[in-house]
Amino acid sequence: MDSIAQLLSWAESKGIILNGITPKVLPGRGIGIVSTRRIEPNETILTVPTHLLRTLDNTPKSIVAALPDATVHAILAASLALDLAHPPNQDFTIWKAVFPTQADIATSMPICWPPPLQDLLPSAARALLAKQRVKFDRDWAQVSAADHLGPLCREDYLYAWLLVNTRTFYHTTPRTKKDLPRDDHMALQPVADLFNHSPAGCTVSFTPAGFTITATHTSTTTGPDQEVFIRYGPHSDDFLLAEYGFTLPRGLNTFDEVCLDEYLCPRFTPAQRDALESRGFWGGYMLDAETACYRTQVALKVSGLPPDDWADVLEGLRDEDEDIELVDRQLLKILRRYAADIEQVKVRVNDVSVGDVMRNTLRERWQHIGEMVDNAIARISR
Ligand SMILES: C[S@@+](CC[C@H](N)C(=O)[O-])C[C@H]1O[C@@H](n2cnc3c(N)ncnc32)[C@H](O)[C@@H]1O
Repeated sequence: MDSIAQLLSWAESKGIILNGITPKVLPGRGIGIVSTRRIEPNETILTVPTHLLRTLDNTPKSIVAALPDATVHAILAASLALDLAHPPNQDFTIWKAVFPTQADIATSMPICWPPPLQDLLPSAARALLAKQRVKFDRDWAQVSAADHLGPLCREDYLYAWLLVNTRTFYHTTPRTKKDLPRDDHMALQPVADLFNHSPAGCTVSFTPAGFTITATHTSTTTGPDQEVFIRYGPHSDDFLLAEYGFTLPRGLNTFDEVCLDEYLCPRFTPAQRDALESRGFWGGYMLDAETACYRTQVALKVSGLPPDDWADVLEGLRDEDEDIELVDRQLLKILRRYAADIEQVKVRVNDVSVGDVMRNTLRERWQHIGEMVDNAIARISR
């Protein structure tokens, strides 16, 4: 029996209910879930009972005790890494057989990429990666210093840590909801962890009995063998790349946006920066497929108007429509510089000596950013 067939027969024996769906190997996307028939809106297509979740509550006490100040992410990863090294039972062996390999994870996740390629990530992805690295380093420092945990090397721990990063679901119990910070509300679960992401995907919910995945109007299928997705969240492609190691094909990510901070922030005088910061308008200047966000428009007015006038913008004393042309002129300047830089970055990405998969992922991200910027330039210049 192959690993998917084994998982299915195990799932059935444990009370997991797959309704109109089955896992399948999908080229370029690992394993995903496809329909076995037409799926209608509001159908519950998967049920996973709570006793099959891996949570803080059912992590072996010895591991939790060895990591007293660690995050749930750190603890689940330690427990997973130890089990991967020495599978404790047949249930785990069946589940682990459908995980992406260590090599798959190392290729897809930017935290594992060589630094010259990481340096060429878009600024938003680079910022997320920097935070992720801080979290991982803190977790690894605790795990590697813990007594009585068993031998673990950094590479194996990173693999388990990234499996947790990419495969956990938001989950709480009355106790964890009360006692733990939001970032610690996580659980691993078999089968559900095989759903790939789409912004229009099915919804995920849980009760004390377990998790259910329900089709929405946008995640139905018209027949068998169509991929069925869940929605991980309202994420941009930079977020998906840094946190999950993939980006969506052109035009599919309705939540995609690009960050303009690198181009806008250096334009402000210290007085403007202070004023923007004190009113909560510093940084986070985003462009999506439709428009530049409100923060960007405020910032562009501040950078382009004389002092008395920009102060009025921040006080809310200036007519919103008065500076539309100025905003467009300023934005156009920034976007043209960005577009020229993107062409250069694409050349540099081509020149880094890495495997094709990593390079293509990053090249495609820059291609999509370039298209978003070019479309905005065309829209404004019309
Ligand atoms: C929860 S797992 C989903 C199952 C996964 N494909 C597997 O083989 O185990 C999340 C991972 O799946 C991949 N993934 C999810 N959605 C994707 C998509 N729309 N396109 C490509 N890869 C995707 C990414 O590697 C991500 O880190």
